[in-house]
Amino acid sequence: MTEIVAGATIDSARRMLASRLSAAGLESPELDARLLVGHALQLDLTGLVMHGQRALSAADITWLEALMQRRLAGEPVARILGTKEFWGLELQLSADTLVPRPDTETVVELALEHLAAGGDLKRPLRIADLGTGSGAILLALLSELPAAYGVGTDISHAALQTARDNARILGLGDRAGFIAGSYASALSPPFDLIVSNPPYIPSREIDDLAIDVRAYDPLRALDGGADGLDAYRALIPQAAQLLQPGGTLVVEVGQGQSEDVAELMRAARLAIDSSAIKADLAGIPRAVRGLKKVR
Ligand SMILES: C[S@@+](CC[C@H](N)C(=O)[O-])C[C@H]1O[C@@H](n2cnc3c(N)ncnc32)[C@H](O)[C@@H]1O
Repeated sequence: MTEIVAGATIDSARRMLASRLSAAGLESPELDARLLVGHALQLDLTGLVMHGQRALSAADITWLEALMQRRLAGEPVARILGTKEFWGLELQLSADTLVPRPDTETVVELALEHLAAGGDLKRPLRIADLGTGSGAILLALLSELPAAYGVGTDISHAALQTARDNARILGLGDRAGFIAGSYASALSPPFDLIVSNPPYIPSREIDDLAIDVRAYDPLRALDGGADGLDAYRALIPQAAQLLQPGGTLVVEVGQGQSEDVAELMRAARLAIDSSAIKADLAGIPRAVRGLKKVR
């Protein structure tokens, strides 16, 4: 396989890396190559375009080849970079946080649609994010809701530290708190909005996941127990207690889980209305919303 040769320019190195990634069957070779070259040379997209004809130094080439070997071994680009963009926010990652997925933006959208319909976007809302990981969902919501306050929970202290760092770096630290505990067990009512993307992969399917998930995302962010629904059974009744009347719970679900999760919400006396289930960009039902009725 062609290695980057001495005298290669930024443009030619990008093309070479993309063709190697493509030959290895990776999904988005051009994007990956751009991100890896940009990371190695500390250049954003504009910088890469402006300096495309710059020759790489021997040190650049050694560094790029090392990053390339990690990618070819299955390590996700986000893990190599240590960051991932979510809802337009750049989030720091650690070994203890899931890499936030674009599908999870469906949860943010479904929550914001509900708040917008009620004219609540500017209200001083109280939000909780159960299993916050990098803080992705909570921080995305706080970035859209200027008067809201939020708390993220997780059982991983290391993930909570990353979420705290992200809140501070994004200038949202004054409106975000992070608490260790199992889902909502450490929280006190009332909340206007509770969100969660809990672990939902059935245990027996973990070994069959793609290597970039199985080997790099933390197991406790993935494993949802025998049928994948353990976390929902725990957190939905908790959330139903903590929401104030008129409040909303929005959760992410795995493929094929939306009806089961809607049923768990109904059992906790949360209402499922006609727009309660929202599909992701691939058309898969991805987020489910339950409303606490006003008595
Ligand atoms: C699928 S990840 C989601 C992370 C983040 N919310 C996101 O969407 O990128 C699930 C998160 O739940 C956390 N978790 C697992 N079990 C938990 C529990 N019993 N209580 C609170 N958090 C838990 C994991 O540590 C992980 O951070």
